[in-house]
Amino acid sequence: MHDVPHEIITVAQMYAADRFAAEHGVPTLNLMEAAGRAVADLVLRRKPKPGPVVVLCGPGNNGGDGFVVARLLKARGWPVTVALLGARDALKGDAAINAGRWSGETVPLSPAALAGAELVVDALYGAGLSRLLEGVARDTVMALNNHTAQVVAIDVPSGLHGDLGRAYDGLCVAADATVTFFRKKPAHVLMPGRIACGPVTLAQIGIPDEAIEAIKPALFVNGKRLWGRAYPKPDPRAHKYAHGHAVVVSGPAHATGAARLAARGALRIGAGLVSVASPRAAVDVNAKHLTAIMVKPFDGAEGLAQLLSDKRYNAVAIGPGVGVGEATRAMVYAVLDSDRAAVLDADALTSFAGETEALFGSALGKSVLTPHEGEFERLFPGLLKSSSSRIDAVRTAAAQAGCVVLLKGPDTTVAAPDGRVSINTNAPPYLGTAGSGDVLAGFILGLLAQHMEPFLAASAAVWMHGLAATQFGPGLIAEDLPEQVPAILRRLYEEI
Ligand SMILES: NC(=O)C1=CN([C@@H]2O[C@H](COP(=O)(O)OP(=O)(O)OC[C@H]3O[C@@H](n4cnc5c(N)ncnc54)[C@H](OP(=O)(O)O)[C@@H]3O)[C@@H](O)[C@H]2O)[C@@H](O)CC1
Ligand SMILES: Nc1ncnc2c1ncn2[C@@H]1O[C@H](COP(=O)(O)OP(=O)(O)O)[C@@H](O)[C@H]1O
Ligand SMILES: [K+]
Repeated sequence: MHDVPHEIITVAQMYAADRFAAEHGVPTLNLMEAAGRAVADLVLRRKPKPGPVVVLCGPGNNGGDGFVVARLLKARGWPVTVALLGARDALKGDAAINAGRWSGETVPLSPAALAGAELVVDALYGAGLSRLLEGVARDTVMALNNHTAQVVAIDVPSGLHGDLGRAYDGLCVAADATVTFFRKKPAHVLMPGRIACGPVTLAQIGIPDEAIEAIKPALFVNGKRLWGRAYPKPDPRAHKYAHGHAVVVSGPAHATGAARLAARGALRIGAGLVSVASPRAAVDVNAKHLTAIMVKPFDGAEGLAQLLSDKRYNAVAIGPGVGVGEATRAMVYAVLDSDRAAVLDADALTSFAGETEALFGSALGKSVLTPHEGEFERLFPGLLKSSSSRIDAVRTAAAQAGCVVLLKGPDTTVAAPDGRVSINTNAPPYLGTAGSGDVLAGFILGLLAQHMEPFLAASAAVWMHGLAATQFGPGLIAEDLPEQVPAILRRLYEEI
């Protein structure tokens, strides 16, 4: 389980890792050689039969890596041309050294340089490019994106900003594969960068792992490495109450399905007991559809508070199907006053649009807020737009709310108030189906009930949710998600 590092480093941290290596006796020229070799290896794996290759080399160290790739492929007998941006004698340091070691054909960068290429190595710019592509680099990238050659990008597709996960004006190389070094950067996991990268290969090039301890990244690819150790495992001594008693608050009689989806998710993911707290008028319909899950009648916020006074209920989810307005706000306060671990989703969030001050002022510490982008905008107006990236936006939101915030989407981002952030990459597009968010709320609830801390519970639930959808495949509807959990758990217990 511990093979692929899960830390994500920013561009500034990448330069810090470089410096750390240099200070610990690893020459940067060796790093560049190893980087180039890793890229050449990937090229050979993707295209075992030699064919015309064009390496687009930029003015910095990314271009330096490109010269290494060109040399290594040429040494294997491949026909290689370097298309260089700028003058060769303008190159500096390690890049200049590797340009000096290149004895093959070099032409000026231009769209015409792509003619006849079967594979293009993109070594124009790395993750640090902090402006848009201009001039001949821009023209060449536009031509490349309409070319039939497969494209392998070094570090990031050129034009994509490593921290932001997008290009300044939307234009960057569309790669078929990307090789990056030491650790992934945000651009490899955030949308739309993740699509521009294609599959990302992470290569270790000699930067000592201790650099990570010095850098202390707070950003992680969501996966077992992040939360596996904290994941609840079967304990032969435990009884059902040891696995927690989760409660999902149901909506009125005409809107009960969402709560049942969440409840089923919580039960499948291992909560010992699950109850649907149901308004009395909805008890019949809930009871008709539930078996292992219990139904607990209540009326209004006071009734909910009374119900939750039973200390055995240790985690509560509210929001799916409950309706927007004052009655829901009152129930949310009842949940928060009960001091239980809580998931606030859907209508429980929208009910506080324009009234977040009171919500953020209450005891949210044990809660997880699970907005999609629309709900996020209602709770944190303008924050997504004004933040440099989704990571910054969700981190700020978590600090503001004082609890874990999970922003849903193809790159679901979970942030804790202490600054930790996870980004999920395993969710398929067919998760965008009615009710799948309700099941996610249930998964989080079930893990909270099993005493997992909110940031890790939310991250683990998102990963399980993505895997459940992938495993089921196309045609997925929300009801299918909980039923995938047993097979996932069987494998997970063996791996963690
Ligand atoms: N530890 C690792 O991961 C290792 C990483 N390595 C590699 O190094 C790469 C990073 O190299 P890097 O720092 O030289 O950056 P890179 O993009 O090649 O070019 C910089 C050039 O871009 C320009 N320029 C950019 N922004 C600008 C701005 N705002 N304002 C003005 N100009 C700006 C400017 O040139 P100009 O356009 O002005 O001519 C500048 O010279 C990394 O991606 C990886 O491939 C490996 O070799 C080994 C270990
Ligand atoms: N294109 C996509 N790729 C991956 N996951 C997606 C995509 N679109 C939506 N999802 C996921 O589907 C779920 C939808 O949740 P939500 O918007 O709350 O819907 P609902 O309220 O119908 O349950 C979220 O987990 C979200 O991350
Ligand atoms: K590049």
